Parts: sequence; C-alpha cells; structure tokens
Amino acid sequence: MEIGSKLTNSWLDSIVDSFNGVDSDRRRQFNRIGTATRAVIESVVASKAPTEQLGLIADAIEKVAEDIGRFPSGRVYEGFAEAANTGGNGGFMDFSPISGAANPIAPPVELSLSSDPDGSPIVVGVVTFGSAYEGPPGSVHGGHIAAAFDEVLGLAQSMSGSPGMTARLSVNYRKPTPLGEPLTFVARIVKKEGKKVFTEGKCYFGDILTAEADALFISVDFSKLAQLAGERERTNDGQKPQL
Ligand SMILES: CCCCCCCCCC(=O)SCCNC(=O)CCNC(=O)[C@H](O)C(C)(C)COP(=O)(O)OP(=O)(O)OC[C@H]1O[C@@H](n2cnc3c(N)ncnc32)[C@H](O)[C@@H]1OP(=O)(O)O
Repeated sequence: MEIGSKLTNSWLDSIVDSFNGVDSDRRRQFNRIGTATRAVIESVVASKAPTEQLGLIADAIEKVAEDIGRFPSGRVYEGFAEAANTGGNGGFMDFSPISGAANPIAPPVELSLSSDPDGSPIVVGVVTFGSAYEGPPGSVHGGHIAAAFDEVLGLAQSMSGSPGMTARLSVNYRKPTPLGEPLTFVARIVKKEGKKVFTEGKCYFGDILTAEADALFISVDFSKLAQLAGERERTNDGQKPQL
C-alpha cells in the first residue's frame, strides 16, 4: 500500500521532491554518522571501561564534536521529520528523532505498512531499545515508549488522507517493556470525525502485550505547518517563537 499517494498537498510534495534530489552518497554518509554515533551513545551509557580509557575516549569524542562543529548546522531536508509528514517516503524520515537512521537519538523504530487479517491498513514499527533508553531496571523508559507510539500512530493517521498533529496521546503500560529485545508496535485508525482522526496502537514483546495507546490527531491546514516551519527558521536564527 502506497500511502504517499494520499498526501497530495503541494507544500508536502515540495518537501518530498527536495529529498528526492538529495545526493545519495551524502545520505549514506549521514546514515553512517547516525549509526556510529548511536553506537557510541549505547556504549558510553554506564560503560565499564577503566577511567584512564574513559579520558582518552572523551578526548576523541571532543575532537569529533569540534571537527563537525566547525561547519554550520541546519536542516538537510527542510520540513518536519515526523513519520506522519512523509507519506511513507523513507528518505525524508532519515532525521526523525524516533525512526530516522541518520538521527543518533532515534533507537531507531523501523516502520512499515501492512494490513491486518481483515485487510485493514496498519502501521508496524519494529525496534530494539538499547541501554540508553532504560527506565525501570531492564525495561524501556515509558517516555520513549510514548514517543514510539506517537511515531507509529502518527504514520497511521496520515493514511486518513488528511494528516494532522497529535492533540492527545494516552498510554497504558500493562507490563514492563524489556530493553535489548525486539518489540513490535502496531497502529491503526479507529475512526475519523471531521478534522479528528482517532487511532490506537499496541506494543508487543513476542505475544506479550506490554503497552497500548490511543491518540487523537487533528487534521491541520498546511499553512499552519508552513508557519511552524517559518517559526523554526526564526528560532534557528536565535529569535523567540511567536506562536
Ligand atoms: C501532515 C501533518 C504532520 C504533522 C506532524 C506530524 C506529527 C507527529 C506527531 C507529533 O509529535 S505532533 C507534535 C505534538 N503535537 C502538537 O504540538 C500539537 C499542538 N496543538 C496544536 O497545534 C493544535 O491544538 C491542534 C493543531 C492539535 C488543533 O488545533 P486546531 O486549531 O486545528 O483545532 P480546532 O480548534 O479547530 O479544533 C478542532 C476540533 O478538535 C478538538 N481539539 C483540538 N485540540 C484538541 C486537543 N488538544 N485535545 C482534544 N481535542 C482537541 C477541538 O475541541 C475541536 O473539536 P470540535 O470540532 O468537536 O469542537
């Protein structure tokens, strides 16, 4: 199922088009950096390395930060990084904080579109949270579970054809969600009433339901998104938001 075809707004199309023009080698290098930085984050959290080694590693990381910091920083793909905005265009999501391979803070959640046994479209997110995401001992922090739900539900609601923003997200944590184990998130649209898109999702470890969520999305006028993008540019320039 190609949901991108349902997202026909020209502002969004221009963003997706801008991704399509992105040099693939550049994208590959960004993804390499994201993957390596994510590995560093995973290893430095509670590392058992000797203190002397930690000092050398800190020196090396400070050098990397200095090297990359010499270049101006902005956004490679202008626009939002959330799944709901992408129409399923994988590349545009490279910098999503949840599913973006090139964003080191993303676990990342790997998203795909599927259908349930009755043929209804669903979004599936597969992820293994590493040590950096620990909340209760051996378990994923609840905030990161909520963020993963926001991402998969956000993509699901875009299948309504009139995507919007999360207005409300409610998570019910049924059992501790294990770290370091593959988890499967499943999300779907429940109903649509005017601008309101109601969604629900579940998180499984194997057959075990560890958390479930429901969320309300409100379809937004793309001029609002353009306004938010403009505000982001202003705040990037050091000015205060004016929303
Ligand atoms: C292509 C779009 C992709 C967008 C990005 C992808 C999102 C990915 C997931 C996210 O992380 S989004 C980030 C977190 N969410 C936000 O920052 C949203 C902040 N809130 C807003 O910007 C506005 O409140 C919002 C756009 C959600 C709604 O504003 P509107 O001016 O469009 O709503 P409006 O006042 O027209 O209300 C429409 C209906 O929705 C209801 N409603 C609005 N906000 C609500 C809310 N927060 N909770 C419950 N109901 C809400 C409202 O009562 C009303 O119901 P009725 O028609 O029955 O009267």
